[in-house]
Amino acid sequence: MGKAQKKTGKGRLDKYYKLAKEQGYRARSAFKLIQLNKKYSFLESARCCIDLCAAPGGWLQVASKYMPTNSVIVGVDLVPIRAIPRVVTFASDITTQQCRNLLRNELKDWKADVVLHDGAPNVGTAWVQDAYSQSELVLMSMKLAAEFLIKGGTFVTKVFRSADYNNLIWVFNQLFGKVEATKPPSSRNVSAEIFVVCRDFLAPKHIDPKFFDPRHVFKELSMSVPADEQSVAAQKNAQVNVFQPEKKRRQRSGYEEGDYTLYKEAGAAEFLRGPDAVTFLGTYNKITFKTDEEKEWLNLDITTPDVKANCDDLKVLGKGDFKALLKWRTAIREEIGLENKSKDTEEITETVEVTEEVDEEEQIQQELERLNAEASARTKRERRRANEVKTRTIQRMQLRMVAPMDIGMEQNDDALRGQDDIFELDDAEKALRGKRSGAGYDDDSEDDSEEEADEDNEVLDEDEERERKVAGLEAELDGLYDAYQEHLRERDAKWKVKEARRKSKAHEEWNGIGKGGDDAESDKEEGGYEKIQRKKARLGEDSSDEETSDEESEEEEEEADEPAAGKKRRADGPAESGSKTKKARVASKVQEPKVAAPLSRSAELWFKQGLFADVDAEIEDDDEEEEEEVSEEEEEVDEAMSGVEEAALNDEDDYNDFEIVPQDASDDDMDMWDVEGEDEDEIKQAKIRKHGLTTAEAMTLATQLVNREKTRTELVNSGFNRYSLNSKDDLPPWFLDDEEKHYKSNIPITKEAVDALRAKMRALDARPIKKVAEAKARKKFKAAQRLEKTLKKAEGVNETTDLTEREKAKQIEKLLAKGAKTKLKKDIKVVVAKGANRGQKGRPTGVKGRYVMVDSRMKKELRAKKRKEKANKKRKRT
Ligand SMILES: C[S@@+](CC[C@H](N)C(=O)[O-])C[C@H]1O[C@@H](n2cnc3c(N)ncnc32)[C@H](O)[C@@H]1O
Repeated sequence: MGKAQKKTGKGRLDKYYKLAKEQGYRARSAFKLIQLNKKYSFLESARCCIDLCAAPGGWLQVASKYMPTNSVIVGVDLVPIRAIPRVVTFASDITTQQCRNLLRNELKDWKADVVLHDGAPNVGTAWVQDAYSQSELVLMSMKLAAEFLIKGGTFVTKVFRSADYNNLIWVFNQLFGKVEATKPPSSRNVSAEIFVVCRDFLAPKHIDPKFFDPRHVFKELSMSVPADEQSVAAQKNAQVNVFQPEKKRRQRSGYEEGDYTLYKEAGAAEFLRGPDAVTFLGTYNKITFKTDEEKEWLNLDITTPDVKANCDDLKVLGKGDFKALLKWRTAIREEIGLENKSKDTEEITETVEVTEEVDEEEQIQQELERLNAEASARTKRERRRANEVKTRTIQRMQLRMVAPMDIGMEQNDDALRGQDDIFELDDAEKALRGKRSGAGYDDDSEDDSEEEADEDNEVLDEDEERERKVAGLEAELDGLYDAYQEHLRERDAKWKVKEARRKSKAHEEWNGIGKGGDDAESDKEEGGYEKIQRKKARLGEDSSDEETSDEESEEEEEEADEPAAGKKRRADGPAESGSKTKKARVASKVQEPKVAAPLSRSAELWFKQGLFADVDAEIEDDDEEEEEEVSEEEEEVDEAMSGVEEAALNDEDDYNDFEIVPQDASDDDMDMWDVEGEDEDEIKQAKIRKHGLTTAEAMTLATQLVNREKTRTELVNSGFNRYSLNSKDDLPPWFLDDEEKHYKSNIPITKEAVDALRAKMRALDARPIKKVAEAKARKKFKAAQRLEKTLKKAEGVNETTDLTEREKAKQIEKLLAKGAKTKLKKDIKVVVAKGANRGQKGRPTGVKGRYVMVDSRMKKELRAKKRKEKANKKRKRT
């Protein structure tokens, strides 16, 4: 069936149809006027407009919308027009005197600035439209325009491209200053209509009535193309219609003389018997089956429903459909022996016919080949582009340009190694679906049931395999996501500080060398890559590190086996971890004996036990010969560890002792409940008590509460919204993380709340900072001290008996003046060691008092020193 165009009833429902519906226009043609007006802007300045042939009123709606508010708009049509605000309408034939009188009555002395004409004869009764009648209608509308238009006015009319077209344009040119023909985008390409915008009406005092006489106009100015030329052009056009139906052609050469119909039907007999099938298909709209013979063909098996549908509307067919119709034609011709008959009687005609057929086939074949070549070129181009993108991505990742690319890197690594990459997840699923549907299809056949069963088993195996693969990939993805999150957090300074605090806390509350704890710690320390490698190893995918994976899988088995695993494992803790990592531990001790992390109190207690003391002592004694004696130490450590293991296994009390490692009970409790988010509310309350409200949302809510705009219950109730009761079960962590950021209700904020918050911030800004306040207080304190001292001295002077009152007063005055005086800092003069001062030893000439010599080198060195100090401080903090 035709795919080139959408077949929907009479009007192919295009975007303008939908737009018209959306915007409330009565006809899609409204957009033609909108587009014409956009190009020529005649409506905005018009005060009076006449729309001839205006039903159902699309153009009137546009005129009403674009013209000034108090302008006059009159619409005429054969059929009544539903009322439109600000528009006067009446039903009349525009070719009659009555219409002229009605217009005159309506407008009185007014002249129209714009006359519009979108008339089409017989519209609504049949598809067949007579171009000649259209031209006549145009001429009549122009006659009315000439009578009612103001000088300089605009006349817009629709004409069909036909032999009369040039004659009409000639007439327009006699009456208007500017005449332009245009086809707005909303006018369908298949339509022969064209719009002529005639501007700057000349308003001649006397117009020759011959200008409006159709017989005269179309006869005298006829410039028809020779008939044979026209038919050749039409034939060419028709053939192109079939070979390239997707290309829309305009009837540039107009229509054949005497053939103005746009819609053409022909019987199937003409198609089958005619010499030029291709031209036929490109010319007609429909193949009919009216005669008895044709009806018989319709009932033949080879006339499939597709063929029938194709015959119904040839204008919407694609190349494939035309090809099918040509094949059907050949088949029917063979069926009814038409080709043989012609061979017998008209050999020459047949020869021509066959050559033509071959040519048609060849042309179609060539066309198909061309399309195939184009398609493969396109695919190649796309593949190349995809490769380029991939390469670029890898480069970016290598340059560490984007953080999330770390994830992609792994995927690409796999891809580069030729292994399955992440994108196969999708493919795998697709393949799975494909297989399933394939299996379903096979089920239908009854003969090969055994084979099917085998196939099903195979499919099932493959399914399992794929599911495992998909699960593996998902696990890997999860690991990658965790690693990515870790990476992001590590880059976050705040997180670092938090993490450092948490770690120091964790050291203090160490609970022995538990296996789980060990793992958790190593999880934190290792990067994403190690994590993935381990996961891979667990999934048995990584063959590179067999030993590790074997070891770990053994451990996992052990974990799974033991029923009293929990208890035992804790008891085994130190021994197990010792046996697992003893070599590594000894090695690390050998390599970095002095940089071991400081132990927490409880850890110290544990390691103070005799057996560790022995081991440590030995290790310390042999400090210099460590590297050579690693194996010996290993043995000793092994022994010590096995001792611990035995002791822990055999002696339940020991196990209990181990459990009750001295811990501060209150601390323990607190930590146990200090889960993230658990006491969030309290923290928030404390923060609010300390700093007050700091967000506009909170401030808004508080103001609402205070002003009694909202009750407490209302506030609580509004907390239960669609964001609050979402089930988070079985949702992947990345999704939840994302939801946390974006899936929350927006609490409205008020201007007043924002202003209040700003005022608060300003007040905070205005407050002196702590250091300044301290300095001021220091200054005050020192002044008070000085005053006290001076007063004491003054008292002493007062009590002296050998001085006269006058002398006493003088001395006290002096003391007070001295006490009130603040010590001025002595000025240190900075002397730059350049020019005459370069290389100067001793005091530079002309400088009195304290001085300091500086030079550019010193400046740089000082700066470098400060920089270093700053960096060191930072490093220490982290
Ligand atoms: C394509 S429609 C016009 C659509 C209109 N511009 C709109 O946007 O709604 C053509 C109209 O011309 C009208 N018509 C055809 N011959 C006419 C005549 N002699 N006098 C008046 N109207 C005529 C038809 O009744 C038809 O409604």
